[in-house]
Amino acid sequence: MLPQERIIVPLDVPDLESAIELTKTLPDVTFWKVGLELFVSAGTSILDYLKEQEKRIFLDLKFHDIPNTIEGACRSAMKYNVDLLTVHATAGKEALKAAVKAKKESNSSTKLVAITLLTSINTRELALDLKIPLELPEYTLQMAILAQDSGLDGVVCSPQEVGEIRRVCGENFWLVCPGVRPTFSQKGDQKRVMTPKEALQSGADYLVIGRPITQSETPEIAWQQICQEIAQ
Ligand SMILES: O=c1ccn([C@@H]2O[C@H](COP(=O)(O)O)[C@@H](O)[C@H]2O)c(=O)[nH]1
Repeated sequence: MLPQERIIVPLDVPDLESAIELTKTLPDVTFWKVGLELFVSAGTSILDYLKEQEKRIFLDLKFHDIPNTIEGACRSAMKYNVDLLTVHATAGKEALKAAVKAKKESNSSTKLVAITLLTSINTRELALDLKIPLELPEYTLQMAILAQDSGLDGVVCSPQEVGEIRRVCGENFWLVCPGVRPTFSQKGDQKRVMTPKEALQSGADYLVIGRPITQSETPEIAWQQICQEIAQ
């Protein structure tokens, strides 16, 4: 796989037209992420469009519900043959297993990945707001182990946790990392970040990089700069 094929760019835009325009601005992007903003607005039409363009799709709807609902939602999503699909690890073991059941029964090749802890949350918020009594790296590792024990294909985590999760969960566990910030860009609401090159060197399989590219005045140049950095 070429290094740039490890970059997933989120289509965090308000409507189908803007999404199509962005894909045309960045024709070399092979893997696009469809998240809540666009999916609520455009529905499955964006999935059909990306398939027609022979792009890979990360459907990042972050399901978090009771097992029966998660199973049905995963079954519906898998009809679109997306490459990656997210559920929250904190939905619990039964819900994660329900997602895996939906995958098996659909005979789907979609990779199911669990959110360990949103990359916008830091140590202080985990302890003081969410009242989680574990250290942040230990908590994210435990969420990854829960996902792996439940039969998921991998997790979404910050690049800062990749090394330890890789060591414990092994090579065949997909580690997908948002919270990636090239040196030229702002962190924004992301709290646990690394540069693209550091994230790959730590062992990430895929990097999700949005605003540093999509909010740039010159998205094509931002994309090329990141591709050059990780290719070196
Ligand atoms: O923990 C998570 C899970 C998902 N995301 C999503 O990734 C992108 C990141 O976009 P940037 O513009 O590069 O910050 C965004 O679509 C999030 O919904 C995440 O950031 N953290």
